[in-house]
Amino acid sequence: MLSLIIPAYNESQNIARVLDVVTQMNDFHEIIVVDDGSMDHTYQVASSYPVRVIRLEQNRGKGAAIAEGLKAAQCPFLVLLDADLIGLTPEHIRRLIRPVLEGEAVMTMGLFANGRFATDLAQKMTPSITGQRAFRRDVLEGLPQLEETRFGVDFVLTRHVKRLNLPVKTVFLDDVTQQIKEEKLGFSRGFVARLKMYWEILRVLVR
Ligand SMILES: O=c1ccn([C@@H]2O[C@H](COP(=O)(O)OP(=O)(O)O)[C@@H](O)[C@H]2O)c(=O)[nH]1
Ligand SMILES: O=C(O)[C@@H](COP(=O)(O)O)O[C@H]1O[C@H](CO)[C@@H](O)[C@H](O)[C@H]1O
Repeated sequence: MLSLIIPAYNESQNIARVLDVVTQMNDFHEIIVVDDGSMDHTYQVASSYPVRVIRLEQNRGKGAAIAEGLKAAQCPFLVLLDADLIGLTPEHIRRLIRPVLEGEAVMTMGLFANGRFATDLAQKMTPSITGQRAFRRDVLEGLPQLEETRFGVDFVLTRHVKRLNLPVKTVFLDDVTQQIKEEKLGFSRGFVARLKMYWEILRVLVR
């Protein structure tokens, strides 16, 4: 019933934390990691787990990575997770999935709570752009192309379902956080990457 898709770009230091958790669960028919043209060892790390790894030769952005994962996924229910989560447990993922499988919502959005101040605050300010969600595949019908959306993809997914007026549920992911750009890249490069991300989100907002 459930395909899990994990987009990953230069996550060799992080992705094992997530794959250690999800590969211990029996909930997924398939786990698909889309290596979005990483320049580090993300492909090798992901390939050491019992998952399908799709390698994109060039970095095409989170939206294109998710679009490739969606093309490959076979199930009627889908789960998206970021590759750099910290503190994730099977129970968090099951809380995300349950309302969708039970028909209470067509999509759930996982929001960090009591994780770290910075990541909690970011999601309080912009709850539409979480990378953690579960949804029914059929709600994607009529969705505009995701390929060019880069970091705008999360907002595009949320906006699409909200426009359809279908039930969406927020699920709090207690004690979960993620590795932020400034930690991955150092302060200056991380901050520049952050500004670029905001620009990519703004671009889809005005469309
Ligand atoms: O060009 C990109 C940028 C990010 N990601 C992935 O998208 C997720 C969310 O990225 P995040 O917000 O954590 O930003 P990052 O810290 O990777 O810049 C993570 O699994 C990234 O590896 C991706 O597949 N392609
Ligand atoms: O919280 C945020 O400001 C951004 C940036 O994440 P980092 O601070 O670099 O981990 O992350 C959210 O938005 C991204 C863009 O839509 C999504 O890709 C992430 O999944 C989401 O957590």
